[in-house]
Amino acid sequence: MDHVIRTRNLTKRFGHRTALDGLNLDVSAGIILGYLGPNGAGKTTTIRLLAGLIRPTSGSAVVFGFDASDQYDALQRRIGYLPGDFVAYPDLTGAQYLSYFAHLYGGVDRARIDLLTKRFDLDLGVRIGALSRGNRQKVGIVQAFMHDPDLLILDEPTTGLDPLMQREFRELLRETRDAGRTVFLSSHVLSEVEAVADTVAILRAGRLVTVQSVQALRDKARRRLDLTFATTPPTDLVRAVAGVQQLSIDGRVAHVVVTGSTAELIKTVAAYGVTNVVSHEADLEAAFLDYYDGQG
Ligand SMILES: Nc1ncnc2c1ncn2[C@@H]1O[C@H](COP(=O)(O)OP(=O)(O)OP(=O)(O)O)[C@@H](O)[C@H]1O
Repeated sequence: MDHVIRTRNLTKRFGHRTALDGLNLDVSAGIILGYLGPNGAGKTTTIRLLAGLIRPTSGSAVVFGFDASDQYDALQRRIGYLPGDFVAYPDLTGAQYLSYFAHLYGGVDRARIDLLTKRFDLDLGVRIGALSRGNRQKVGIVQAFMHDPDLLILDEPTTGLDPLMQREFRELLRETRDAGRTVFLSSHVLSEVEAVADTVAILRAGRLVTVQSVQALRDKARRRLDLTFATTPPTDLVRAVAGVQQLSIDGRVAHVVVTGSTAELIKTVAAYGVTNVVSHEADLEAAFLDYYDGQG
């Protein structure tokens, strides 16, 4: 499989502080990877290493076969980068700022800039310093996407965007992925990436905790089922089913917490006169927080 990003023992220390500790991560082409972790986990450090802005203390980050820290020129046009703290030159208008970058990229399709600015309802005639935070962020988004790069590296991209614009942005990410591009997207909130990401990588205290498809995370998540029986619920039988974590009885209703598939439970109880089944959404957030807390 083609890997757009491949890091090996990628490590970054700032003085005595280890911001990133031996990261081994492969990202294949054509996916949206959600890079998740609490504050200070090392997400921005990883992103800056991938974008070639800082050098690793040890280990390597290879992007499209090029070393990210040494072969920046070969990568510049193929990467769209949006920093977490996007600050542009305040005295330039959006148009001036973007044309400066378009020049650096060696030319950009003007129509694509127009399309993006229209889509995000952005006025490029205004001085960047006079724009609201969300509108400034939009300038950063246009800058990252305008040269149609093969890889987008986005650090908390929806910061400051209102819900409508967040939705528009997610749509843009999906289209980008569907066009075969790769997206590396950092966030500290699962719900933000869950809707778009194919895979999530979870980082904690500089270390990679897990890489999983969103589907696998969902499959492993806890689910609550309320089973109504025609007579007294067969508690021992329910308890014995694989994946059943909790059981409480309320008259003829059994409240069950299951991890993974609920198929076996349903099959088991079907023969015992179940009259109603209510399934609650998988608690993805809880599964995710387990990884955050170090219990996953
Ligand atoms: N330039 C720097 N000098 C010293 N320490 C740094 C520097 N950059 C990052 N760190 C430290 O490295 C650790 C990881 O920081 P990083 O910004 O990568 O985390 P993060 O996951 O992006 O966090 P957040 O969600 O808060 O943005 C933190 O402890 C941070 O204080």
